[in-house]
Amino acid sequence: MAIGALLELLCVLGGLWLTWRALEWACLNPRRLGRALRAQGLHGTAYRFPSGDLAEEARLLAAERTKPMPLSSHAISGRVQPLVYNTVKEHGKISMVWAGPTPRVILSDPKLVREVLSNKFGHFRKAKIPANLLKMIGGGVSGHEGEKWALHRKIINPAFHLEKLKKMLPAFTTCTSELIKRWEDSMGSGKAREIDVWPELQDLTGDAISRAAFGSSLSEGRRIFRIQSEQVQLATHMTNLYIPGYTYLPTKLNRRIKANAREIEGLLKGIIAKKERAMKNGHADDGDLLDLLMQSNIKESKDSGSSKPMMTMDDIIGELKLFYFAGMETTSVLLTWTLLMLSMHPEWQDRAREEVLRVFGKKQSDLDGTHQLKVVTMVLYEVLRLYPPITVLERQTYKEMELGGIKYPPGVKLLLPVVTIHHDPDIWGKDVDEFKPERFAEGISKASKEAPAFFSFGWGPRICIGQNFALLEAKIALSMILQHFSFGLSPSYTHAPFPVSTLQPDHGAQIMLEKI
Ligand code: HEM
Repeated sequence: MAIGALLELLCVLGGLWLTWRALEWACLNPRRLGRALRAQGLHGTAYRFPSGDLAEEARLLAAERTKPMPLSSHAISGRVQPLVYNTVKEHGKISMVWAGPTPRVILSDPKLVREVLSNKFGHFRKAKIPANLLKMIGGGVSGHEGEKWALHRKIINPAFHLEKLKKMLPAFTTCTSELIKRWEDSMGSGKAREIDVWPELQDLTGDAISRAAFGSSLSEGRRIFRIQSEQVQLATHMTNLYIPGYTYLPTKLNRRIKANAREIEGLLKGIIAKKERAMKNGHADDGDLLDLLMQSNIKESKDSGSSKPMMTMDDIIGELKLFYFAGMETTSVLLTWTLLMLSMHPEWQDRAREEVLRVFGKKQSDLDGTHQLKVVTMVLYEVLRLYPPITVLERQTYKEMELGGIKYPPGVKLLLPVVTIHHDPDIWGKDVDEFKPERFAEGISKASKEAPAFFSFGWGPRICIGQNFALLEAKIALSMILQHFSFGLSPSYTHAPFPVSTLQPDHGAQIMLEKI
């Protein structure tokens, strides 16, 4: 009986899936789209039913994942973006692959990437994140388009201004002090110890964003972000199942996701209500991101003559969830790759430490001092170039438009492969795969031949809102670590960069730390 019901359910799901594919195919008509692009000289793979190149992409990635990589090699684009890498090699920098019935055009020419991301005439949109996923991880400003996006971005921007970030500095220094104390305690009386720094740095950036976002409501903030982190894992698990309509089934996974979402919303509503009461009673604080967001929201409403706040409670909740999702993992992998690179290149570790000690001595870092950190900044940019946390950006045409001499019909996905561009010798020179922070000595725009070609934080109006936040946090954490420890690669470290949601070290980041 139970098996019969299960088979019936599988048949229904199979039927739904086939209907969905047929509808998608009929609306997009992949052969027509492919013909239109090929007729204009664009080449690439042919459309394969039903998944396009997605299965091939997964197969290539899985094969690359098992290959050992030399410790000193930074030539990662073939490993991290194998489908793009092979297609560009065979068909050129502007070529075509498929996601199901949708053509994906690879643009690995920085000039075209800047043109797309600048989106001067509003021809491009971000790829749509499924609504259920948005609800879980919080789409916030990154999930909106047009006027709604512009309004949200205007309200959020002030919270990330440099002078506001000054107030968040104690969040960064406190969290890093706690991390350093933990590492020192774990060493006991010994001088050196192996530590997998990646989970440690995830805790650091998770805690830093909790403190910076919620300040006085830290304990609830930590609880929220802990659940949010579980949501991200559950969401990844759910998307990997590839079952249409899965979210509506009363499975254990779905029940857990819904219970988590309810708990987060309850906690957030409580904090927001408390802040609103404090603001009404004239006790407004402007120390944390949530305060700044709420004040900016009220100011925007006053300026536009509206009696109601421009962003609703749900909007604010969405933004806060997004800050965690967008800011925690990216900054932790940046710091992780930086410690690994400085372990592989001790001469740069020495130069960075000399600079930190010259600027701060053994004292705690401050905002003015971080502006003087030239070597540290060059190191961070070079790490972001070689190991960009976000390896690819995507846009979609939604009306016919011309780009680089080719007319794109609506519904074409554009792949902007950050890793491949960052490892292109035509753009960066023959030494492209070497760790050479000195290429950033005169800033980002002078680092490449074709300027600028650095897209780790995106480009144009939708450039990362949190880049100052992330760089400040990374500078403070790195300075304090350099003040207290010297470090090198542990023999148990395996060099295996792998793209999950961000570019991660597949087997951890084991380094030998030594107290100074
Ligand atoms: C090293 C750290 C980080 C990296 C590499 C990074 C990278 C990026 C990139 C590439 C984009 C553009 C995506 C696109 O155009 O499709 C982006 C957008 C965004 N980032 Fe970051 N990010 C980092 C840290 C942060 C932090 C700390 C926050 C917030 C606390 C944050 C919040 C956002 C938001 C809200 C957007 C969406 C902006 C919009 O759509 O207007 N990011 N980030």
